[in-house]
Formats: sequence, structure tokens, C-alpha cells
Amino acid sequence: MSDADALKREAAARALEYVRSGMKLGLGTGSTAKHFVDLLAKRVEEGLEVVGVPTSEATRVQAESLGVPLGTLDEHPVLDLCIDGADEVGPDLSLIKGGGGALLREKIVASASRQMIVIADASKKVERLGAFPLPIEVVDFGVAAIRRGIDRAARAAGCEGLLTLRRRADGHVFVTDQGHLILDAAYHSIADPQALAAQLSSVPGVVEHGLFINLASRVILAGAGGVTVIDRA
Ligand SMILES: O=C[C@H](O)[C@H](O)[C@H](O)COP(=O)(O)O
Repeated sequence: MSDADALKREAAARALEYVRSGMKLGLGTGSTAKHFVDLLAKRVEEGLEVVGVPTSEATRVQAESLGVPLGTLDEHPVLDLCIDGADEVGPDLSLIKGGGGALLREKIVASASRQMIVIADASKKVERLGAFPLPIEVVDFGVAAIRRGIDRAARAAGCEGLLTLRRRADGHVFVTDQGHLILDAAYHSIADPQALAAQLSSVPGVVEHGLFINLASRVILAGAGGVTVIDRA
């Protein structure tokens, strides 16, 4: 296991301390959330009773293969706790998510959860969001027009940057679990995430964006010096 991976697992292990028997859990997506699901499965084997609602097909397949009981948001519209990774964590615990393309289901699940705990290695903590390209999920219709709409909206929030259509490693266009496309926006530095979020949400054809504001209640960061837990003020 690489050093970064060991830190991700450490953060995931700490998050498990907040899980109680009987809880309905949102299960995040990505390499850090994968560690959490793995550790959770071991606790389930030992008798912990939980129901997980996965935020992606990848997480569903992993959790299912490890024997974690799963349900849907239709069966459980309110979840006790959602545990997920992040691509960037800002000072007020606002986040950029969607590096793995799961932002839409992740945001729906996080919004349906009483609490969201973000787990990450300490390198994800930033002074200002935006160095990580912001994923924007769009419908597969009129993408050139949607791009123009996004550019206009972003400028109104003080952001400008190249939009890149996400592709898979094999060169094919990346399609999300919901059948949409992703434009990765290189804004570099987002001065007002709330304003940008509102602007992007107003563009027809934008399904969701990777700015998660006022959703994370707690962030667990694992770094060389140990684990830090930060609660939203
Ligand atoms: O779409 C993917 C998610 O938002 C991930 O939680 C995020 O990209 C962080 O992933 P990782 O834990 O692999 O860095």
C-alpha cells in the first residue's frame, strides 16, 4: 500500500468510530471511500447491522461483493450518516467532488443524510478551492451551447477557465452512472464558491456541479502527523 493509500485508510478507519448499529449509511465513491466500505464490511461480518446506500455503481458492486446489506434512497429517503471522500476541502468545509464522476448521486445522498463525514488524506485541504478542476455534469444535448452558458455564468461569479470534456483512459467519452457527460472546469482559484454554485445551477443543461457547500458536517484528515477531525462551525 502506498503512503497516500495508508493515510486514506487511516481516515476511513477513524470514520468507522461514528457508525452505530442500526444506522442507514450513504456510501461514497472513490479510492478513500473504497477503504471505508472495505473496513465497514469487516465490521458487518462481526455483527454490525447497517444498511448502505451506494453513491455509484462501483461502490454498489464493491459493497455487494463484500456482503454489506444495501438499500435504495427510495426505501430510505433519510439517512443517518454519509461517508465520502473529496477532491478538495476548503476552510469552511466546502468541497470539490466528482473526480471519479459520481458527484450527482453523491450530492443527492449527502443531501438526504443527517450528517456527512468527509474522509481524506491531508493533501486535500486547501486555502481556496479551484486548483482541482471543477467537475460539471451536463446532459448529452447541445453541449456547445451548454458550454457557452457555463462560461457566461462562471464569469458572472468571477471565474474563467477551460472546460474539458472528460474522457476515459481508453479515449472514449466518459459517461456517468446517470448517462450524462462531465466538463472539467479549470478555474484554478474560486473566490466565491457559493456564487459560482448558484450561477452554474442556473444554466440549462447543467445537471449538477461538484461544489458541495454546507453539506459536510465533519472532515477527517489523515496526514504524516496523525489524524485531524474538523467540525463545521
Ligand atoms: O466522484 C468521485 C468522488 O467525488 C470522490 O469521492 C472524490 O473524487 C475523491 O476520490 P478519492 O478518494 O479517490 O481521492
